Amino acid sequence: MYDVREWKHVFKLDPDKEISDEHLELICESGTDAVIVGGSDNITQDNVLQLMSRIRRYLVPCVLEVSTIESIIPGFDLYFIPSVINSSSPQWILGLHKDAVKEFGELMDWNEIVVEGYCILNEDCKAAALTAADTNLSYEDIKAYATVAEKIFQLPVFYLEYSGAFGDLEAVKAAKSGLENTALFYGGGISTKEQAEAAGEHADTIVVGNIIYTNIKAALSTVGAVKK
Ligand SMILES: CC(C)=CCC/C(C)=C/CC/C(C)=C/CC/C(C)=C/CC/C(C)=C/CC/C(C)=C/CC/C(C)=C/COP(=O)(O)OP(=O)(O)O
Ligand SMILES: O=P(O)(O)OC[C@@H](O)CO
Ligand SMILES: [Mg+2]
Repeated sequence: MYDVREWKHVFKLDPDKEISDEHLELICESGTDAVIVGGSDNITQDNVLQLMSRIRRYLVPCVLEVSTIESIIPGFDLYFIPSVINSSSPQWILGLHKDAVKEFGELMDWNEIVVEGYCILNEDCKAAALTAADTNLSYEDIKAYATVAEKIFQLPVFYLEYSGAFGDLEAVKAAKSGLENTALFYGGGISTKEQAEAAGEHADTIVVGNIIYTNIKAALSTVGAVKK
């Protein structure tokens, strides 16, 4: 079984975006700890299956980050389930999860499920708008949310999400200071090895997404920045 707390670097591939076989091979053979399949727009069973079967040519662990019930398919090593703990609507904290368990409860292998306590901080990103996230948080709030995720809800992952923009490193530090055992994931706007290194100083795992599609060389340089 995989221990996500050992992961320092992951790439996130979006099933709604095109990637050539050549670039996909570079990503999967880069030395990253895992490849996550996930996104927020037009995620369908078809495009998830297509991407999963292409990634499956390689040995890298392959994870589905579930964003809609309709796009869940079998065949991944792990399933990451976001719960947006700073959402102002219970639907995104546990409502859709209840619906999914009603539908898939019998089929679920709980050993494959990893719940991520998402704290979305970039007010301009799609996920913040979708989930009505309260992004106006002080460092004390962020630290407290991290501790709630670990000590009250006992979540294995606390995910500081700045999707699309490089975030505030003081916020990453604040989150880390509220955690003992839960892994801190940081994702958002990492597009250079320096940013990867800086985020990786405080986060246990960095997540690199969009830059894969605009500058593959820069994307690949983030792996060595945190895996030495
Ligand atoms: C048959 C079989 C294999 C069964 C498996 C069983 C299984 C895995 C069951 C699932 C159980 C379960 C509890 C599912 C949860 C269902 C669900 C829909 C939960 C809600 C998830 C959620 C809170 C979504 C909100 C959006 C969000 C936080 C998405 C995370 C990813 C994200 C932020 C991506 C960024 O997207 P991107 O497109 O890159 O955005 P940018 O434009 O900003 O770049
Ligand atoms: O796409 P970027 O901005 O790299 O963010 C990565 C990830 O946190 C998105 O969910
Ligand atoms: Mg993206």
